[in-house]
Parts: sequence; C-alpha cells; structure tokens
Amino acid sequence: MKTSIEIKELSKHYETKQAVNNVSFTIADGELIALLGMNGAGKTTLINMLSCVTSPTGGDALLLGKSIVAEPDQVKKLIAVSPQETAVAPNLTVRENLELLAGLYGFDKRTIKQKTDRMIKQFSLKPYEKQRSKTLSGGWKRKLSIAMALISDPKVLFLDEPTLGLDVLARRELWAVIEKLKETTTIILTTHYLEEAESLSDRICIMKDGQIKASGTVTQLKEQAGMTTFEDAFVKLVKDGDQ
Ligand SMILES: Nc1ncnc2c1ncn2[C@@H]1O[C@H](COP(=O)(O)OP(=O)(O)OP(=O)(O)O)[C@@H](O)[C@H]1O
Repeated sequence: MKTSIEIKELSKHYETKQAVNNVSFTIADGELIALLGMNGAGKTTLINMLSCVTSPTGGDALLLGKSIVAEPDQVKKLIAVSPQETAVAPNLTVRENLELLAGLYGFDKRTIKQKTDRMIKQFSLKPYEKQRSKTLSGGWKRKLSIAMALISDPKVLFLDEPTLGLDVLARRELWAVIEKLKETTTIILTTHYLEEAESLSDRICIMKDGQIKASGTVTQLKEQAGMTTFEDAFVKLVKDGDQ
C-alpha cells in the first residue's frame, strides 16, 4: 500500500513542556486515522506540525514525499484543515463562503463555480445555498466548514473534533459524509468521542504525554488491552504505567 504520511521522530518542545516527544508513525494512502488521548496529550500540536502551522523542534514528517521542515509550501498545497472553530464567514451565504475560498486558491471564475456547485451537491447544501451561514444549525455549519476545506481537492485532510457539540442525528450525518471521503482522501481526525473513532477509523492512535501509547485497529487494541469493549481498552491503555 502507498504511504501518504511518514512521521519520523517528530518532537515539539515548548519552553516548559515537551508537547510531542519523538513520535514515529506511518499512514497509508486513503487511510483514516483517529487520534485519541486525554486533554493535553499532544494531539493538536501533532496536527499543527503536520499541517505546517507550527514547526517541529526535532524530527520531520513527509506528506506524499514532501518534508514539513524543508518544503512547507509544497506540503500546504496538498493538505486542508477543518479546525475545531468553524472557519465560515457568518454574514456570507453558504455559496458565497465556498466561492470566497475557491477564489483565495486562485481558481478562475468558471472553475470557482464548478467547484462550488460540486461541493453544494456533495454535501446536500442546495436548500441552504442562499442562507447566511450564521443562521445554519451547528451540524450544517460543520458540514459547510468541511466542504470549504475540501474545495482545493486536498490529498490529506485534518479534522479537529469534527462533531463536537452536535446532536446524535447531525453526528451520524457527518459520519456518513466522512465515510465517503475515505475513498479519495487520507484523513487524520481528533476526537474525544470513542464511538466516533470506533465507527470511522481504519486505525486508532492513542497519545499520552506527547507519545503514541498504542496504535492499531479497534480489534487489535481490545486484544492488546485484554478487554471486550473499546472504552475499557482505551482506559486501560491510557492508564497503563500510571502509579
Ligand atoms: N503554545 C504553547 N506553549 C506552551 N505549551 C503549549 C503550547 N501549546 C500547547 N502546549 C502544551 O502542550 C501540551 C499538549 O497540548 P495539545 O494542545 O497538543 O494537547 P491536545 O491533546 O490537543 O489536548 P486537547 O484534547 O485538550 O485539545 C499541553 O500540556 C499544552 O499545555
């Protein structure tokens, strides 16, 4: 299987804190990886380094062969980030938000319209296209935010807590959207919802104190922990080694 992301001894040291500590990990093309861990485990710092928001203090990572240290501009062309805080402009309509972002990527007028139409169709946004985005529900705002992240056809997509605060139905709908993206895009997702990681991911990476504590499929992690439910396995793996 083709490698999409190769993380090599990646570290981030803040003045008083080793936020990410010597992480190595390989992600295959089209894989969906869920990053789990308690607050402060280092998930956001890891994603920020991979998406070239923060530079590492040690190690490197290659995204489709491009180095986040030596070629951040090249890496940025391959990726998109859908942050925790939705990045939509509240006073613009759904269509205007998508067109604005496509414009920022420098596409010509015809391409902007084509791409916007495609996203509106793919995310079933047609009934809302003329609505100001501040009037959308949380679920639809999140969908729009992911549609905006996808307008540049990224090879790698980072989703930071994509369903935070959504109700069960909105969450399920978003899961269906993410499930479909898996066919074409490598996805790294952070979440605190264990059932989300369980239902969506090909593999799960559990972080603690800046390191990867365990990784594998849900079945592998349950076996490793000797537990029958994923929640019990997660708790055991996170607590393992604590006093
Ligand atoms: N700019 C910064 N300066 C100093 N310390 C930082 C900075 N950013 C993060 N940290 C520290 O690094 C550690 C890892 O933080 P990070 O945000 O990556 O964790 P996280 O796993 O994403 O947590 P959460 O689930 O709460 O979002 C934490 O102890 C945090 O306080």
